[in-house]
Amino acid sequence: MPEAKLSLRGVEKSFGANQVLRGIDMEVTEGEMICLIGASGSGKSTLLRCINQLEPIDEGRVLLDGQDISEPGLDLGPVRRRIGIVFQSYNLFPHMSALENVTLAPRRVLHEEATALQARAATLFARFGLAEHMLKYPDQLSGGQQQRVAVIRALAMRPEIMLFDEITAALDPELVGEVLAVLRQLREEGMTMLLATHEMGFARDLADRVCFMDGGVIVEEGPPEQIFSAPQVARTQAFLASVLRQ
Ligand SMILES: Nc1ncnc2c1ncn2[C@@H]1O[C@H](COP(=O)(O)OP(=O)(O)OP(=O)(O)O)[C@@H](O)[C@H]1O
Repeated sequence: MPEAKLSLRGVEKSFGANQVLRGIDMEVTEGEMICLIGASGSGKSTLLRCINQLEPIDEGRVLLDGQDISEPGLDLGPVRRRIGIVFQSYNLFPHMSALENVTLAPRRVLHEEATALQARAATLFARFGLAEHMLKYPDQLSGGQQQRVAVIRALAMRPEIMLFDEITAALDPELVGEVLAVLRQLREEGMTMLLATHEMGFARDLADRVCFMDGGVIVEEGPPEQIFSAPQVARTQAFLASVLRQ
């Protein structure tokens, strides 16, 4: 078995009296795409935020290439560069072009030389079908295009792992496909990814593994064909039925 890229060991997290994560164990291998599914409030977003240390955990450990990145007092800058995250709301700076949004952090944080950085960013825009929109401002772009720029902005930091938190949830249905296509492309390129998603078709078709969360624990975990089809997985089936009814 190859050593896990990312390991979660007994991760617990509470907000006040509300215990949101109740002992999460997970191993993520390099190049794997894992979909987290579960009802609203089951803890998917919190889990992603605990992985890249946007939230400190209360108990357990998060290991990246075997290093404990949840250790109190650790410099989190390098950790957050290695683990990118994209949220439902794209949060692009409105007064900057798409290109400027993408190059801001690498310029400031990685101190990359301007010409080389622009060229690298242009390659990213081209790779994800946005070459002709690079100089536009966010309000000149559709929601799907803005979300793809947000993904490119995260990729520009050269992360080793990408976390996606319901990144299609705010989009009009006709724009969801173009964002999912970006995820599909990243998977083909071998990016290690964890996605919280309600896109069941996408999870079924593309995930290497699906983790079904309920009440702050992973109650079912396995390849999508097992999670989505086994009639004996009653909790998952009940959840899927409720999602499909919505
Ligand atoms: N910063 C916070 N402060 C207090 N409570 C929080 C905070 N973030 C999350 N919670 C609580 O943690 C619980 C789990 O929320 P979380 O967003 O992780 O669930 P989720 O499964 O991602 O749901 P959704 O699908 O709606 O995004 C909820 O009860 C929520 O109110």
